[in-house]
Amino acid sequence: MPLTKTFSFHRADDVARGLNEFLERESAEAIERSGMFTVAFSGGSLPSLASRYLRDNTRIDFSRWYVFFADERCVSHTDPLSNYRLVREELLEPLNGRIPENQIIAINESLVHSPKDAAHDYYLQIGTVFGEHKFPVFDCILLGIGPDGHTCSLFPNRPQIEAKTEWVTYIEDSPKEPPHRITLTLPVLNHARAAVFVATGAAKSKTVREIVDDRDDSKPASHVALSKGTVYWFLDLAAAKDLSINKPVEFKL
Ligand SMILES: O=C1O[C@H](COP(=O)(O)O)[C@@H](O)[C@H](O)[C@H]1O
Repeated sequence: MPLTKTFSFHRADDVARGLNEFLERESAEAIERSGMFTVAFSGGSLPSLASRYLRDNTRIDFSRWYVFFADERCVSHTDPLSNYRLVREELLEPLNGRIPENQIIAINESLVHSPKDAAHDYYLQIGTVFGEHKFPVFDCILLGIGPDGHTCSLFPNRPQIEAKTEWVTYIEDSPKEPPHRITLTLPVLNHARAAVFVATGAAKSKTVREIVDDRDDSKPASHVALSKGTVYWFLDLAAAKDLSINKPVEFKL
């Protein structure tokens, strides 16, 4: 039975503090185990919230971090829609070089005109860090959810959620702007050691209930069920308010 832990926090700012503590622990354990911490960031609202306290955390050995993108929009690195741009502005620039540039694994800007080529290139880039395996095992994948239950760029009623062997796939008709994107696949998410959904605000409460309580399988996020690791939900009270079965517990490491 896949493991899920649902934590609730009073306000969004408390979610940010909790995430900082959680990532500090996960990073320390991973570095102890393997000498590195491999973490994939989603875009949207996540980079700003996740970075709020993280970027000032001096107890983390960021020199061992390898930063990936759970999904990316096929745009230039400076485009307002770029997930890389968000992570760069919110975390990497404030960290001022503590994560070596060659450990930041971003979409190849020269391939954004071809989502298929960009996805293949991103697969190759992941392989340079993880080596040849059936699937990479990320230490932690940070995830958001959209109102339609999408996570990464895995949208309802789109074939990308069926990917069985690919590490990275692409979409050319995303229902959310921009239409061209690349994304990690469900098997990659499900091989991670930890997947952390972060959702705040009442606008997400219905979707959170449909995924966490109802396991509504029309929602791609409902298919995140780790074979060996744990799925965490970091929610503020507003996002958790409609949960009844899987009541969130107070966050403790
Ligand atoms: O398009 C995307 O949306 C989801 C959710 O974004 P949010 O702003 O509602 O948190 C995000 O997780 C994903 O990375 C992004 O590309």
